[in-house]
Amino acid sequence: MHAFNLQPKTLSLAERLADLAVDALIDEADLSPKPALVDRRGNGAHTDLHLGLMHASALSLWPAFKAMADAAIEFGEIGMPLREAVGRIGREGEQAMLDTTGGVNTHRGAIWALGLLVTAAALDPESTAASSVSIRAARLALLDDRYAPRPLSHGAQVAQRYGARGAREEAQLGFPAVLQRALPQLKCSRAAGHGEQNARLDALLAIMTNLADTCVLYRAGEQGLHTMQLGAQAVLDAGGSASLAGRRRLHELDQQLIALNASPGGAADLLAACLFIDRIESGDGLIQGVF
Ligand SMILES: CC(C)(COP(=O)(O)OP(=O)(O)OC[C@H]1O[C@@H](n2cnc3c(N)ncnc32)[C@H](O[C@H]2O[C@H](COP(=O)(O)OP(=O)(O)OP(=O)(O)O)[C@@H](O)[C@H]2O)[C@@H]1O)[C@@H](O)C(=O)NCCC(=O)NCCS
Ligand SMILES: Nc1ncnc2[nH]cnc12
Repeated sequence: MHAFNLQPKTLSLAERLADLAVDALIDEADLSPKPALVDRRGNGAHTDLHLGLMHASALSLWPAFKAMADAAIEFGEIGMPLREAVGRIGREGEQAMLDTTGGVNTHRGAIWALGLLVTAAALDPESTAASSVSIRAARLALLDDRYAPRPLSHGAQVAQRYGARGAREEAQLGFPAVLQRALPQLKCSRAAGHGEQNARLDALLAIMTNLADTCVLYRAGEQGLHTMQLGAQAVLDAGGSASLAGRRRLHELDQQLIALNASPGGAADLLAACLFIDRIESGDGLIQGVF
């Protein structure tokens, strides 16, 4: 008699994609030291978040990601039926997140970005190039879900005040912060032998150099956004997070953003999107699905 069943388990495509999405969220949360964000060191600029909550939130989203992938397989094409199904599942995912965190918004932007990308990957699992997946995700994001409530979210308030269109626009443009900044930086830092954790930190910084992060704008206005963008560029210019000079700049940026209460939560979500795309692009078990 065996205590454990050691037979490899065959996962469905939807289960595999949900695993990859949750892994990307957990890897993002664990990555340290991230400026002003929750990580292994502490809570950054947040009083209501901690690493355990980020992990619990990520795990609570697995059923939603799987359901989005299943919907993509069922509908089989980009159109209103799929967009509305994914919108409904996304809202249910948000509710599962809030139930898990006691009402704290841990991953709203990530549900949006990763939800669209999971759906896009499931629509055509043999076409996993970053550019192909992001174009399919953008086409979905461009469809208007008539059932979506229009709350006066932080993002909507920031759009009124500063004209920044935040997470919605980033997806509708095909995730330029990921494709044009994070993924190239991730690959460049890896190729330079900087180590995986430093390469991921550099990818996050590359996003922060340019993103109109509505989380930062809401909490710290344009001063916070400029501090984030210029500070992230300064770290990369100093040699990135693998270099001593870059680490010093990163520490300064962390202190400055915390002093301003500016948390780059949108950039963190897009790093998770980058890690997800990086994995599916490398073929990481998407088609075969046996583990
Ligand atoms: C289209 C939606 C994303 C809604 O967008 P909107 O801008 O109206 O809503 P927000 O509630 O503000 O959420 C947007 C979140 O996206 C992240 N983000 C910010 N800027 C960008 C950007 N430029 N590009 C990409 N992503 C961005 C960010 O998420 C992170 O920050 C969260 C914390 O933010 P906040 O609630 O403001 O929290 P605090 O400042 O800490 O609040 P207090 O504690 O002080 O009160 C954190 O969760 C990170 O994830 C923005 O928050 C979309 O959500 C939507 O329409 N959903 C409906 C369902 C649907 O259709 N789904 C379809 C497919 S899944
Ligand atoms: N690590 C993190 N810290 C704070 N907010 C976040 N939103 C997504 N990831 C986050």
